[in-house]
Amino acid sequence: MHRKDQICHDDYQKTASWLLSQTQHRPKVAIICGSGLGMLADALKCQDSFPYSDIPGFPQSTVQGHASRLVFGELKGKTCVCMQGRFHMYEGHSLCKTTFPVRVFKLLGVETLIVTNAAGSLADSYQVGDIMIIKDHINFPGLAGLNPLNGPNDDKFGPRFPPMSGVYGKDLQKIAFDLCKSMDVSQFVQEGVYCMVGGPNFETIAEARLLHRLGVDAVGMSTAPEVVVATQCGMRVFGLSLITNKVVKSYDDTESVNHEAVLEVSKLRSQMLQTLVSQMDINNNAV
Ligand SMILES: O=P(O)(O)O[C@@H]1C[C@H](O)[C@@H](CO)O1
Ligand code: HPA
Repeated sequence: MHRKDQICHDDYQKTASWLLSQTQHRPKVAIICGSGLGMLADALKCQDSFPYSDIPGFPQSTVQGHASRLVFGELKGKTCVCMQGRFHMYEGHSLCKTTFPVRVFKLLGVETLIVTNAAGSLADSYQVGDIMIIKDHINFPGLAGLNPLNGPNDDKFGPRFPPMSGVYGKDLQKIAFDLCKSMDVSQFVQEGVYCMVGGPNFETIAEARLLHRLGVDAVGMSTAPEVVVATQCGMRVFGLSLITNKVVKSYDDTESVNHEAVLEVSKLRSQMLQTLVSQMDINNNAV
């Protein structure tokens, strides 16, 4: 018996089968574009693209800076599918809905998920415009019981209790670091812990201080649920945060953050991110 908001295997399969009937591309890599980072999809060659509103069963994105298109294409010899726009819990979607595409990607044959996001930095050494290679995450909603894996487990997608240690593959992180060196952009590249909060409000100063004490390097409102679902079904995961603002941690600081500023920084840095993602040799497994 399924709850009303529950999604069953057939629902994912229907969407996957529809997509497979509409495109010749058979992607092995999926990319989720964060706020203002949709132009990552522009690097794909031989594109087939579908507005989310045309895809049976697909949720709709309501956030400015998320174009709501699924783009298939070739990237450096790899077949990819790219989400120009993701779904956030704060939009009112259930977590099953926010992560719906990830399971559809699994059914399409995707093996590697690349997640990107815009995030605010807590780490003192980070600068606006830096790119953080995600080495781990803290899933605050997950710790509080808001988890996309809640409900009856579908064993076809993976185990009831999936381990989450080492989810961000070290091999892919090393490939990215080496690439940044060769692109001569290492000075903008950090490695750190991403924390998901529920949003949609930005953090209070007390919350920012708490996150800082916990060892969070960057905070955002997405990504962790997608990574949990991808990991459960056996995908390799690589994640990048673009630091769009410094989170205010001092009562003397008069600065404050807003979504427009986040999108502005995303625009400035999206080219570097696009080059990094498009040049990554995902198939190189050497550590
Ligand atoms: O989709 P992401 O995580 O990149 O979006 C971030 C978090 C909020 O949705 C928004 C705040 O500006 O950007
Ligand atoms: N906090 C939470 N989410 C964000 C931020 C932030 O400062 N910047 C971009 N997304």
